[in-house]
Amino acid sequence: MKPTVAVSNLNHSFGKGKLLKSVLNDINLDIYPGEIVILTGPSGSGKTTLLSLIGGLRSVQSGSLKILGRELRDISKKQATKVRNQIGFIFQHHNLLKCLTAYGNVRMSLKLHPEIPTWEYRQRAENILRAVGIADFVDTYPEKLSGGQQQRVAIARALVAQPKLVLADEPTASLDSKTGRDVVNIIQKLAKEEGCSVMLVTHDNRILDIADRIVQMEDGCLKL
Ligand SMILES: Nc1ncnc2c1ncn2[C@@H]1O[C@H](COP(=O)(O)OP(=O)(O)OP(=O)(O)O)[C@@H](O)[C@H]1O
Repeated sequence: MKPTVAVSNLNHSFGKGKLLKSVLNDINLDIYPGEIVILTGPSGSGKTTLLSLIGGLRSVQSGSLKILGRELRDISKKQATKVRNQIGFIFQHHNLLKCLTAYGNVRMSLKLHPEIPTWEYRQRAENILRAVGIADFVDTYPEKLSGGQQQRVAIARALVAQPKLVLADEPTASLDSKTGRDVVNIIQKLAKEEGCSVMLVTHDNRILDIADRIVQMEDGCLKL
């Protein structure tokens, strides 16, 4: 089986000259289809930097990083956008568009996929919003939803196009423990059903049990 994410000898630094700061040192990590990997570690250890590199949100400086078989190093901006469109992103702050309903927000993701016919949009959106437990709020605007419901819309948006990779950065940080648990259970269930790989960054020890593998980061290095 080919890994969804293949990271080898990856290094990353910020700044230049005397201000150069090395943030990731010789990272090696493979994530396979259907696998849920949780990345933990102290604040500032480099977790978000690694996640954003894997998501094609930053340029690879040195080493190799392959997503779905595609090397991201030296990739063009256009190609990087194509790779990003195949990834489902879930952030701590859901980043929903206030001017769009739950359906409108989910539809934004579908629009990135020309292979999905527009006549399927509504049905797909309704199905995924039902799967995350908010079938009754399809036409509701975010401001009328609770924090947990908004995060469910964000999860629906990330998963509606059935991505092979989901990247989640602190998805439960702004939620109470019951809602946080519900949210990760949904991510886990849908990941297993769709066979997609999930990489989740968290400080939340209460959700570590959903992981197939827990990876620790410290001072820019993965602890084995
Ligand atoms: N754009 C940037 N420019 C300069 N330094 C940065 C930048 N982004 C992150 N850093 C630095 O890189 C290091 C790693 O940051 P990163 O956000 O990846 O850590 P983290 O493990 O995700 O932390 P947290 O758990 O607090 O989110 C930190 O020292 C941070 O200050």
